[in-house]
Amino acid sequence: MVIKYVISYGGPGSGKGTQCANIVQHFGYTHLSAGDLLRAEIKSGSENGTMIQNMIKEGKIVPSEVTIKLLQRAMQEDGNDKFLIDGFPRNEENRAAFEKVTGMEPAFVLFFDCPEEEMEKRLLSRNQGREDDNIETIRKRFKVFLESSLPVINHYDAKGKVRKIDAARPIEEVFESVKAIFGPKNEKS
Ligand SMILES: Nc1ncnc2c1ncn2[C@@H]1O[C@H](COP(=O)(O)OP(=O)(O)OP(=O)(O)O)[C@@H](O)[C@H]1O
Ligand SMILES: Nc1ccn([C@H]2C[C@H](O)[C@@H](COP(=O)(O)O)O2)c(=O)n1
Ligand SMILES: [Mg+2]
Repeated sequence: MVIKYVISYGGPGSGKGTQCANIVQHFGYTHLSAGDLLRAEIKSGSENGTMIQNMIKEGKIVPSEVTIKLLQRAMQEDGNDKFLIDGFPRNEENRAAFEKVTGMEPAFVLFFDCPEEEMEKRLLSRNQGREDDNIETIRKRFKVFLESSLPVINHYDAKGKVRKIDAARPIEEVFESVKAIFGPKNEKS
């Protein structure tokens, strides 16, 4: 089976997860959020749980080998051939390690571009009980995004793979732009 994946990218609170839920409904992809997989690993009581929890609280990036194993396991267990990988790779090391281990590159990268003030407002009113949705950790996450995650976008941009979307608009308008990128022929019948 030939596996295809698309990356959903953007700063914390840019709306990646929200748009991924719509994409799953419309286009039949399996959504894999690296953050959700890491949070599930904490809850499962695994030996890495405490380390992951501490790193997330500090807004830091968990070592590649941990996140890649979780993504690979989720892909194998799912059996779909189309994946929407959300919030990964978070830095160049994540990216290089994933491509080396899997031998795969994304079909394209959706980049939800949103100003920090808007992302901060969204995160502070998200109310999902996330330990990292407090102003101190949010500021650290923004810094990590600028310093470590934007270079990943530059890498894929140089390969012509980035599809930039203005994510500061209402959810439905953002999704119209997403649909235009996937195209009508990829819609579920
Ligand atoms: N276009 C939008 N306009 C207003 N609010 C939005 C929009 N998109 C998402 N939201 C809201 O903003 C919050 C953050 O959205 P979401 O969880 O999708 O972001 P994310 O990019 O996945 O964030 P994180 O990186 O922290 O996981 C949620 O409460 C969501 O309902
Ligand atoms: N590739 C990744 C993805 C996420 N994390 C950690 C660090 C993030 O702040 C946290 C939450 O992720 P989100 O749900 O906001 O996408 O999870 C990581 O270390 N590596
Ligand atoms: Mg998310």
